[in-house]
Amino acid sequence: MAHAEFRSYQRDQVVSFRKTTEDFGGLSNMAPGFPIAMLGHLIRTSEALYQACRFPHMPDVQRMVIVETSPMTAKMKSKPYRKDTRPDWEDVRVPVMRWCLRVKLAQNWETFSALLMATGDRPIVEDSRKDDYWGAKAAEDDLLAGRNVLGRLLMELREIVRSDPDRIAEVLPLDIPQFVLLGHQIPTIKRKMNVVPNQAQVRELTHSAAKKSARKSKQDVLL
Ligand SMILES: Nc1c(N[C@@H]2O[C@H](COP(=O)(O)O)[C@@H](O)[C@H]2O)[nH]c(=O)[nH]c1=O
Repeated sequence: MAHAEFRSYQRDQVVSFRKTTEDFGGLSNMAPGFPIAMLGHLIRTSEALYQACRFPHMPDVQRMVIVETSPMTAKMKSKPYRKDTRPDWEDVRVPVMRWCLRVKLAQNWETFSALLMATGDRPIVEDSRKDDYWGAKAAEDDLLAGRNVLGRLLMELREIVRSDPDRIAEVLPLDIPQFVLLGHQIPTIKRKMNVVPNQAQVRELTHSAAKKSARKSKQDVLL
């Protein structure tokens, strides 16, 4: 999969997604509405979980990534630290992404499995402006061209949901060195129905949303 071949997809024959607000936008790692609970922390998106996995040796950077409300902002804020990404990232990023998607599914079973099933048998493709590794880019003749590694992982997961859903009853941690979040070994994640945040997490979420909206209204005034 790490060396998935480059291929072209006929746009009208696939399930593609770009914006999280589209019908199949929930397939994007950026999509809200699929929260993940891990080691007592609420992580808002699979993107935040994935980006945090770059920095097992830098808990402060991991914290910054997982507390940020917007996954895009989290990714941008972590950009200056990218050079410090774990050195074996190229070797582990596909298994890490596969694991993140399984965790997203295990903790949002009803909604995410239903979304995967709703794609039927069509190829799943992330329609990306600039990334033809995880997704595919627009090409001539209404084609999407790329390695589409994220789409392939989603199709792999769809097949598991269809034929062997009990494989997602538990998601084991990856057997790689330093598979760590905020200084703690990542545990086995058990399937549960959609994550309901606990009281402390609700307070934390409400607090950071309120701070953000206060900041925004200040900015609005300044503008
Ligand atoms: N959709 C989308 C992106 N694509 C997503 O970025 C993730 C991998 O990021 P990287 O660590 O840079 O390889 C993966 O979840 C892929 O689907 N990246 C973006 O900067 N903007 C975007 O709108």
